[in-house]
Amino acid sequence: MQLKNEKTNLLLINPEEMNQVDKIAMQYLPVLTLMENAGLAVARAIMQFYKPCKILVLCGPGNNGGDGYVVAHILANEGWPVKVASLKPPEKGTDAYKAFVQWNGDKTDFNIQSVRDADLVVDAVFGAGLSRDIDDHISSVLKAADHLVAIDMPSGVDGKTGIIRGYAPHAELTVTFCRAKAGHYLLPGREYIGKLVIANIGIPENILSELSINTWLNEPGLWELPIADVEDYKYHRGIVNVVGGGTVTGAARLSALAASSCGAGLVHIFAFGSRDLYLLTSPCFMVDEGDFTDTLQDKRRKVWVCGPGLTEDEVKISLINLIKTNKTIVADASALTKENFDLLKQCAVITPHIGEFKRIFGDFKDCRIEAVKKAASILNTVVILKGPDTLIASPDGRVAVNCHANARLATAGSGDVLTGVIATLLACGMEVWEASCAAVWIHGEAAFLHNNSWPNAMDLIHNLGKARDNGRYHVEK
Ligand SMILES: NC(=O)C1=CN([C@@H]2O[C@H](COP(=O)(O)OP(=O)(O)OC[C@H]3O[C@@H](n4cnc5c(N)ncnc54)[C@H](OP(=O)(O)O)[C@@H]3O)[C@@H](O)[C@H]2O)[C@@H](O)CC1
Ligand SMILES: Nc1ncnc2c1ncn2[C@@H]1O[C@H](COP(=O)(O)OP(=O)(O)O)[C@@H](O)[C@H]1O
Ligand SMILES: [K+]
Repeated sequence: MQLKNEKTNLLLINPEEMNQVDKIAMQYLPVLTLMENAGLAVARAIMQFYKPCKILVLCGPGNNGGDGYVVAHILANEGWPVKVASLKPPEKGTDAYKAFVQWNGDKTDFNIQSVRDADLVVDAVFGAGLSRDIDDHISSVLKAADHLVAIDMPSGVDGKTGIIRGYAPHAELTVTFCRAKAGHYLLPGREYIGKLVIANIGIPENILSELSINTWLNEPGLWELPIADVEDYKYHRGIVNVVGGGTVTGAARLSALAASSCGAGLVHIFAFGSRDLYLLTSPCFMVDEGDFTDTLQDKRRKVWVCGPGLTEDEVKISLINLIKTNKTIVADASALTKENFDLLKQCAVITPHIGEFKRIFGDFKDCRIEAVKKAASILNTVVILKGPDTLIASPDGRVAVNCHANARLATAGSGDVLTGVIATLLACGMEVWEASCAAVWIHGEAAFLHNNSWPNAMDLIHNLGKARDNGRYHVEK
């Protein structure tokens, strides 16, 4: 299958997949050519962003080091003062070795003093082949750099998980190849990357569509938002229903207000109590009370938010009945317990933060992408693991990493707002994973629209309409 270009640009590759890509690419191009292209891309980026200065290239024993020798060669040919420090020479017969023997310029020791003598350090120690924590000697040398450009990854950042293996330097610029890796965007790795340049080094694009790579950066292009159509009517735009708790009402009201502000055709709240409060919240809301099961008979009222502000009992009653009537459920907050595990299997989307995730699935080691993928597959439900780098996983294996968010979202009720956006996009007919991804992006965009202030959840809601439109115009621009 040939993917649309705008979408394949959002692919994130992990180091194992990159290995597969390399192996197939070798059928088209020798590794040494790829390495030369990689080194050229790094040298070009350095020449673009820095003035000529004293360069030290720190080279490791693998192909990342191989790229480093190429960079040294090119910059020296351009007249820059360049020294190379090898941690360990590459093994004879390897492509990195071929690059190593071509370097006949200045060599120096792999130590702190060499770093201090340089203006700019090129980190070509480890990239995709990082296999364990880096030791004290290597970390002390990297730590001495004031200005550092990383090849592929700052050494020590795990390309698959974004976890720091022992130590990693903070790069000002990272040049990676073919596509970004998940570790460039996952925290804490993202904090170490600096400016990210993704260079084309001649790997044929068809290789990417042949491999079933299924991790994506969450940006417009991954999904398409429905527009306000000439012939729209409220039922076409979609009905969002929120289960409203009888005592704690704020969370459900935020969810409903969010739906109303980002384009739902109609918003209903089923109130287990406090009906007047719900009615007073917005004249746009339809508020029902009475027999919940009767309310559920209306087939047009398909999409329901269940969890925000509900007591345990309210969750039980509503979730069971929503499932019985085959509703599309967005489950959050108090619905997210281990006890409800089997009920969650019948939901379309669940939106745990890390605490709720662990409450349902138990603790996990290292790779959050793997953990959230597994959770989605076990539940057969889209799982949105919320946080500063929210992950959105589909049971079919697709995962999106969202970086389009900032700490202005860290305000009470912000998660409730997200549920309303997801429900709105589901109600207008978007596919579940795409609706979830788009909603997470729109939620983040609402925060960016408040970049000079400190929004509370209501402020975020006011920006949702514009945020939703920005999710389209981004692509159309
Ligand atoms: N993808 C592409 O298209 C292209 C990719 N290219 C480049 O190739 C890079 C990947 O190269 P790579 O596979 O040789 O791995 P690399 O990162 O050099 O490290 C492996 C070596 O380091 C060692 N080692 C690991 N961790 C260690 C530690 N903590 N402490 C000490 N040692 C450690 C490890 O030892 P071992 O684990 O085997 O004991 C092995 O010797 C990639 O990042 C990109 O820059 C381009 O050249 C061409 C096109
Ligand atoms: N530092 C942060 N950077 C980006 N997004 C954040 C940050 N902190 C929280 N968020 C987002 O804000 C929302 C908080 O939701 P949640 O934890 O359920 O809070 P609440 O229950 O108060 O609504 C999530 O969507 C989360 O991804
Ligand atoms: K590196």
